[in-house]
Amino acid sequence: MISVKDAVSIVNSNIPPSKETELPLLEALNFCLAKDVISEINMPPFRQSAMDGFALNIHESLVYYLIGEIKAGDSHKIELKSGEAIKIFTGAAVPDSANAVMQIEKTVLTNEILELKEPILLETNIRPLGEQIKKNEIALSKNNILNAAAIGFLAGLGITKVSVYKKPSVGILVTGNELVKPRNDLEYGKIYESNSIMLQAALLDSGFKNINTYNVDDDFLNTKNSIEKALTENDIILISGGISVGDYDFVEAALAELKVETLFYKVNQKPGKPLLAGKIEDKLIFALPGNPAASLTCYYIYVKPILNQISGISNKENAVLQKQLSHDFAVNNTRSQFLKANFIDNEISVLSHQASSMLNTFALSNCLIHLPEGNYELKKGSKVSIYLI
Ligand SMILES: Nc1nc2c(c(=O)[nH]1)N[C@H]1C(S)=C(S)[C@@H](COP(=O)(O)OP(=O)(O)OC[C@H]3O[C@@H](n4cnc5c(N)ncnc54)[C@H](O)[C@@H]3O)O[C@H]1N2
Ligand code: MOO
Repeated sequence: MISVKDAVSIVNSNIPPSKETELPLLEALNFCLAKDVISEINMPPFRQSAMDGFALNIHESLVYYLIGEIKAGDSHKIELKSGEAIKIFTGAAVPDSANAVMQIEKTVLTNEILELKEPILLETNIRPLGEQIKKNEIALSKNNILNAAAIGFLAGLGITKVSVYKKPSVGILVTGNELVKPRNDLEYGKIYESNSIMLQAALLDSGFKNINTYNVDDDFLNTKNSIEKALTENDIILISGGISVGDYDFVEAALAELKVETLFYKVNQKPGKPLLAGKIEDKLIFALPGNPAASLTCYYIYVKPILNQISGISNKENAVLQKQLSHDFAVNNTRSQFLKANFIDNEISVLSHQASSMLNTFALSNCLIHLPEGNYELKKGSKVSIYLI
């Protein structure tokens, strides 16, 4: 059995290479840029009025002569002589000969005579050409994640496609004779299958949408054939259940028969002890324990960071934080523990129902505490390592 630290570092040194792809801009939401994006235009592309008002060719007097109007989108060019003004609207192109825009509230217009209520400085209310970004500058650099603002920014530069890192496809293979699909009656001895939908939800929540699911009975050949199929159809495989030492746990043997290299099997952690990580060519396989809380914990600690890294996304948000406990807590375990907990008002509270079969308090938690194994007492205020989830 290896330590959590060693297990994480083994997985980290076996990350499959990232691949690039070009996507239409909207489809690239939440993807990570694989190349710098260069702006092909100045933004704004012309000197732009920031106010509804009057563009002026400034002279010494506060009185100007009005010669016309420019609306947003108008492309005709007008020449203003010194002392002339033109009505202008927010977003409209300011004539080259105008050197300030006075907002409408600070003027009085009588027929064609415009009087400013106060003097105005040069370039007031004019957005300079290329103020936000200039032609041929980097708009967004490689490794930035495209959020809604980034999509809007690039769209504003006329960009319709971007090079991003591919997000891996994930196969979820669920094992167990006891599992029944929702909407069916529960016979004695059966339970509703919930790991596949839970893992799909976790993947979707982390931005991984390319998911295939497979169900197998506790049968060696079935397990082997389904893993083989899942390997041809996905980049990463998550297997739920069948990885412990029971007579009907066939996952380890099936992986061995498929020549999957075992990176590690069994980790000194609770929940999730029987976790297995394997590799074949550039595909990673995680055999997650069937107990639902164990499966999800292993997803957050091992799988999600790897999926992010393959997708070019750094795991800053997955970093371990040190936070104080809001209460005393007694530790009594031979395995290091991941505990369902809540991080509220900068303090951590351990939740009840920690068993690896239970999701009821996991559903309410926003972090996992990682505690070293041993018998010891943590006092209120003690610092503990947490992973935000
Ligand atoms: N003799 C030993 N027995 C067990 C050990 C051990 O070291 N020696 N380890 C225990 C630990 S720890 C864990 S964790 C489990 C892991 O077992 P498996 O990964 O083989 O999982 P299963 O036996 O298939 O299922 C465990 C548990 O979870 C329920 N389950 C499974 N799949 C689903 C699903 N898709 N949706 C909802 N619930 C699921 C299943 O019914 C079982 O109750 O092994 C211990 N045993
Ligand atoms: O490792 Mo298991 O997840 O404790 O029940």
